[in-house]
Amino acid sequence: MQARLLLEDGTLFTGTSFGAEAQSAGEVVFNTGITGYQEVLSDPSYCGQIVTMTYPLIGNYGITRDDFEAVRPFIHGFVVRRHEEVPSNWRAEYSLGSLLKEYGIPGISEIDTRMLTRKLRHFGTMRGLLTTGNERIEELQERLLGTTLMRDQVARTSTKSVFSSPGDRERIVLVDFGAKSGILRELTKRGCDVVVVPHDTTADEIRRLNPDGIQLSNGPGDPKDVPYAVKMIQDLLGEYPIFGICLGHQLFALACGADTSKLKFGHRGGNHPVKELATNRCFITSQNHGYTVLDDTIAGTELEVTHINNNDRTIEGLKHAEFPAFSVQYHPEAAPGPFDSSYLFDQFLDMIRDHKKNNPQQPRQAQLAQALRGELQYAQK
Ligand SMILES: NC(=O)CC[C@H](N)C(=O)O
Repeated sequence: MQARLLLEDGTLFTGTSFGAEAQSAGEVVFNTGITGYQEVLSDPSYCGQIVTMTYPLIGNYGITRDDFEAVRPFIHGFVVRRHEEVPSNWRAEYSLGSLLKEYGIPGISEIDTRMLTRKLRHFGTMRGLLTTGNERIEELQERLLGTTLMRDQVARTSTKSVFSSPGDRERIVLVDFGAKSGILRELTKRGCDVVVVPHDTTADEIRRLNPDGIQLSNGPGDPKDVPYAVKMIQDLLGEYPIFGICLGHQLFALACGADTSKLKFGHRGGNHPVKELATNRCFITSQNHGYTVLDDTIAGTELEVTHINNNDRTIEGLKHAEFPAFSVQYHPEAAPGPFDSSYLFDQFLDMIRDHKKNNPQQPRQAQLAQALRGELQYAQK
């Protein structure tokens, strides 16, 4: 079956359908990873986007649900040069095409993904419409012009209710803005008692959970679409150690008075070089973001830049000058790697231990903990 991808600049790609029979619109972005297509298509930060992989052979190791970054994919379309329908991998449960069909996501193969990527690099990311139907081109153009980019992706991808992943070490409240499961995995691996809360949880609700530290997750869309989260961070800054990842990093920056804006075509892939300014050391990082914290808005805030991108010099890491809080634009929980930056989770836990040592439990916190225990007993009766 034929599939077509129409871009905002009028370019029309005609290829072969390998996903669902559907029509879908979204921002077209490219990812340069050679492996990791399952993690890409299940990363909630791609919610509402049509993703093209620059590596030409995709689908060859199939789909293994254990590798997913979320319970379901949120992407709006998948674009590849060549899709391999018959996977060769003992872990594969089914093919990439079957997964897309299951979730109603269209896929297009057999198009020149190099040309598509060069266009996106040159003109910046664009809206696109992917269809397997045989609509007239004028109809597709009309439809594409009428589509607006989503603004509510965080609400769509975040957990709707609180859940916990028990552990016997530090209690971390993980604020889920569309979190990749890799973050939860890294925290539980270290024995943390993780409480995952929805994106719109207030500072007071978080205090009632009596956390030792707060992890701000990655997530889709523009950080300015979630102003309530900025307010929550401002309320908790200095009270608890905070570690922000990707969208969490951007929200932390906004909370401290810096600004963000959209990049021309973003950073998406598994090999972005990032320099740690304190050591002059380079880390290879996994990335997926379209927005960035603006360098010239850091002066006058209490933020310090800790990392920069070696390709385009944009900000990749921040820390607060006074309070125990830091963030990175990239993914220390990267899967399938690189694992260069997983030490950041250990750094967060060290920060929590130091904070606890220097701030023996506040009376209010102790009271809240008692209240919480009281509530739990009440619930058990
Ligand atoms: N992976 C993320 O958290 C992405 C952050 C934000 N949605 C961006 O595109 O910049």
